[in-house]
Amino acid sequence: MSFVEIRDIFQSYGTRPILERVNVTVEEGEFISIVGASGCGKSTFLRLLLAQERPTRGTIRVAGADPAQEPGLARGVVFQRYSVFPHMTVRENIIAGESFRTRWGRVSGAARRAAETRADETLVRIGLDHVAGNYPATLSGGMQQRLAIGQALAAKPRILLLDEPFGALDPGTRLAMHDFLGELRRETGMTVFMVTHDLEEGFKLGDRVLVFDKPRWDPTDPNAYGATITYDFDARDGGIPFQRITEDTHVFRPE
Ligand SMILES: Nc1ncnc2c1ncn2[C@@H]1O[C@H](COP(=O)(O)OP(=O)(O)OP(=O)(O)O)[C@@H](O)[C@H]1O
Repeated sequence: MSFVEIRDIFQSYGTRPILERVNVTVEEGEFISIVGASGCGKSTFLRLLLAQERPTRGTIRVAGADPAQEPGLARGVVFQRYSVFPHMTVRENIIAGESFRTRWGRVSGAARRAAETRADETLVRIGLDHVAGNYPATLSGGMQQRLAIGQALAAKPRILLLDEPFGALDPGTRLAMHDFLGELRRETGMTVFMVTHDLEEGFKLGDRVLVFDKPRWDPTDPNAYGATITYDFDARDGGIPFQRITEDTHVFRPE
């Protein structure tokens, strides 16, 4: 049995189908990148994985358990969006991320101090140690994004759901966050689902790249059919042979 088993998922809003017949299984520790046209249902798929929404039809099982009725930290699922608390400092936000699993009240004494030390290490890694005592509202958009990612990762979830987490970051910060995510993934063995519009990023970070698209298309009614997974690429080794072919044909090598 696979760690995540997604069987015959259909999702409609009213009469409009968004996803149809989505079937995929994922092993624990895999990094799944998700790409596809705007509006084809990628975020909807993440919300279903989180159990924030129930599918119209079909089942999603994690670790063999019955389909979840609501988002649950006990199942180790953390969604990075909306997770920053505005009334807490940057450092407190990271500690809160870690204590989602244990409940705030139970983190005290030596455990609290250990959590503070780990939070400070995380802040260095995401480059926010110099603003540890600031409130999120005083940070730039990119810094708030990094805080949200740091907080989600601090909880060391079994499954991490990321919806375009690096889209707003400048190229340098983006590369640093790629490394950070890679390190944490190696340390924790967590399973990651990441929606991205950047194909290169998807192949760089992912073990697999799932492409969502509409297999059926009615030109008179573009909303008549939903999307499904049309490709499931093996992206290990950076998507080779795909990238190797591109490099061989496009890289100019002077004699
Ligand atoms: N709660 C909802 N009720 C009705 N329609 C919805 C709801 N949520 C999403 N939709 C519609 O479902 C479609 C898929 O939305 P979704 O956000 O999942 O797409 P996406 O692939 O993530 O898009 P993008 O790449 O632009 O973020 C969109 O047309 C959206 O308007």
